[in-house]
Amino acid sequence: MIDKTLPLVDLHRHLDGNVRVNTVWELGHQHGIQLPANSLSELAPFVQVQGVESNLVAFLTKLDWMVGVLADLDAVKRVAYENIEDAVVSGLDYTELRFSPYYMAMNHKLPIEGVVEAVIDGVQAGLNDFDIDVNLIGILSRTFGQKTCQQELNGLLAFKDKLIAIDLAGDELGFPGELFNHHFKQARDAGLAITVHAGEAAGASSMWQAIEKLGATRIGHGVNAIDDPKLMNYLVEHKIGIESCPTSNLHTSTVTSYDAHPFTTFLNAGVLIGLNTDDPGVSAIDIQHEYQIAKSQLGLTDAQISQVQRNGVDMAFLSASSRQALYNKVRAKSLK
Ligand SMILES: O=c1[nH]cnc2c1ncn2[C@@H]1O[C@H](CO)[C@@H](O)[C@H]1O
Ligand SMILES: [Zn+2]
Repeated sequence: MIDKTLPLVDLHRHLDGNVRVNTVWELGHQHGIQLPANSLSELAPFVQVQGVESNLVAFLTKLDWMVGVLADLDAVKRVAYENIEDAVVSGLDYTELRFSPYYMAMNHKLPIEGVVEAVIDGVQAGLNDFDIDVNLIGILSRTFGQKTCQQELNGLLAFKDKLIAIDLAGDELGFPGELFNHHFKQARDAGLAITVHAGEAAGASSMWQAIEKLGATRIGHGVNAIDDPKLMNYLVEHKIGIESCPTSNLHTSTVTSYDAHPFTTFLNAGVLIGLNTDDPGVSAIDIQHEYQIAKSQLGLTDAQISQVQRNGVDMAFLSASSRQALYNKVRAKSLK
């Protein structure tokens, strides 16, 4: 069903939302951190969604243990390395991994810049061992407010040459985008692309804000654009990429069922929409699962699946030449 002649990409994938249960367990024991469970199977429900959560903020607590065991920079490096391995195992040709260095640093008071560097090092170690193309996106975790996000941004900008974009994630309802206009001006001035989580917990107006004030050229989730025909037209006209993550949307109760997900409405309207995992570790899914869901639950045809794969490549934060190289590499591999 997945078109092997086209690249398989995942552009919306939180590195710190993809820590293996086993790794939480091992790091917890290694560092003498009191875990909430006495076995791996008892630990799983603390880091993975069981059924669905009542809202976004409830869902986000599942990531807390994943970062709660990051007791030193080696632990950060390990998690980054394992993310590369997981991406390869799930069959990805290209992925953009995003991470929030403050969120990863805060429990054990690690230096923010040190966390950014450790993520970069862990990813590089993974790239030395595995064949995949990866870029990194730095996240500002809005949930911790303006001042902390400025510190987080400073840590990220110290390594701006190793990043392709800045994102805003966390509690969209409690911390609206307008609190962060100044942060995103700095990110744009540093030459970074912008993607923003919007239209997930809040409505279409949050997406307008992200596009017009924060400078987003891609939107994470964007589900609630469906209520605003003018915005839908704008997305099509300006080729704003929608990083859709259907299972995450179900798990955060952004949609009540796969049936209720507007994915095909976006696709049929001509929106540049792609398929992504969001927090594979929390949702206990991989990209293959999302494509299966797209076919069996969202009702995409094989031609639409191919279109979605192309959309992903076309909205990736890649130069024209790297984009073409990715298409060529996968095509050549498929013909072997
Ligand atoms: O689906 C999501 N919506 C909004 N924010 C998210 C989602 N998943 C994770 N994070 C947020 O991203 C940062 C870690 O990378 C954290 O701020 C986490 O709460
Ligand atoms: Zn996300």
